[in-house]
Amino acid sequence: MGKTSLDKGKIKFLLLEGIHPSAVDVLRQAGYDNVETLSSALQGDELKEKLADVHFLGIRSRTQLTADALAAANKLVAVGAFCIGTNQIDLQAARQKGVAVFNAPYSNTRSVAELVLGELILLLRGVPQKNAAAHRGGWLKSATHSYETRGKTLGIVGYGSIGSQLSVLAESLGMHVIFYDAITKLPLGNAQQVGSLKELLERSDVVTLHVPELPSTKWMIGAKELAAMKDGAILINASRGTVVEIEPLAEALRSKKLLGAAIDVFPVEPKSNQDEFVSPLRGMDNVIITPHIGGSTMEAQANIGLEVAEKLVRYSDNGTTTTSVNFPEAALPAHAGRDRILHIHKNVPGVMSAINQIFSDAQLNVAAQYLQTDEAIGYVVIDTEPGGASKVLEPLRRVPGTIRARVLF
Ligand SMILES: NC(=O)C1=CN([C@@H]2O[C@H](COP(=O)(O)OP(=O)(O)OC[C@H]3O[C@@H](n4cnc5c(N)ncnc54)[C@H](O)[C@@H]3O)[C@@H](O)[C@H]2O)C=CC1
Ligand SMILES: O=C(O)CCC(=O)C(=O)O
Repeated sequence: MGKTSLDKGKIKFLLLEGIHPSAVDVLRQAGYDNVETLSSALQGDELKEKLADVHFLGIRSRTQLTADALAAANKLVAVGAFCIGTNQIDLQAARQKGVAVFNAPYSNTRSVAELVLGELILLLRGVPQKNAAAHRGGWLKSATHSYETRGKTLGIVGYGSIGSQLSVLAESLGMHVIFYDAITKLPLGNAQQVGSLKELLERSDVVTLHVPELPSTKWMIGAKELAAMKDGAILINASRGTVVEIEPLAEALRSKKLLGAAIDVFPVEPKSNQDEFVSPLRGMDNVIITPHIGGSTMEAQANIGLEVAEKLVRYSDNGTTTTSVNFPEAALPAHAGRDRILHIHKNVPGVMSAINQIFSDAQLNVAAQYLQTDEAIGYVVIDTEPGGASKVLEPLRRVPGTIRARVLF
């Protein structure tokens, strides 16, 4: 009986952007030794060339996995986004190619919330400008525009994992928390949901943004929204660079409409630590600028490495897609003593009957079958007798509508 699955040693993993070594440890322990790691992101043709023989790809936020890049990745089985955001990946194109995408939705939540909390305390005290002046030999000892957090109103836009965790931390400082979200959310502690972004902007001393990059959040904060904020308020953005228009923000800071800002994410970010950071905010003492490090703590990165690598191993070892962000979710039992075949297809009528007919024609018993679908694709996993996969794999690949069929190791 011919062997139809790829040996683990031949399954190639490429991990970009300095993903934490905890990921490699997980992969090696699971028997995957063919792992290449790079400390930087790849772009354009360089990325496409590398992707040609890769089965599993790991990235963070810098690598743009466009439809064009995915078109060059003919062996790609799954992508691990070792972060929360997946806006850098064309999720639809990946799905249509049968490539499952996984992320780490919670591992750096606390890190972002803590950074924002620290920044709002420093900004309310005017520390960034006092610190900058002192480095130049100045001495700004003054209480003017210096405030405690206690009793101030924190406005959180996007009350998801990060926003709600920040809410709890801020209340412990005695802040009054209000939030705006696209959907109704359970308020934690004494926080209150408000009905509009405008109301939140008008009432908050500090506004902080924790929404994903979506068409509905693009340039959510521009000149009109900045004008609606309280005089002397503070803006913090550690979500995505497309949420805030930078030129109007710079103007609001220059005119002293805003007391200060902390910005971690930018519409255009340097591709590597060697590239120059260009922004109208450069040189403004009342702005804390950080290089997209909201989630960059040792704890978060180690946890993300484990979490995402484990998801990739589970998918590779037994086909489980639970928590995938673009794929039908299937939680599968072990398949010891059986051949397991994965068939990913367009969700059109007739595919399942064609698949079952192939097993019937080959006189192969189906030991177990699991099917999950979404509006675009179907994901069926079939267990059969040892050696059975080689009898049906090629006919399965010829079923009209098939995107990909393969046998697990
Ligand atoms: N700076 C950094 O290093 C990091 C940045 N992030 C960014 O933070 C974002 C938020 O992370 P989580 O809290 O984990 O996400 P989440 O998905 O748990 O929460 C997002 C919230 O935003 C709300 N939302 C979506 N569209 C909205 C709209 N148009 N108006 C108002 N609310 C809207 C959602 O309903 C949800 O409650 C991520 O998508 C990512 O882009 C995440 C981690 C690290
Ligand atoms: O650490 C990174 O590369 C990206 C962090 C981030 O923005 C995210 O998790 O969405």
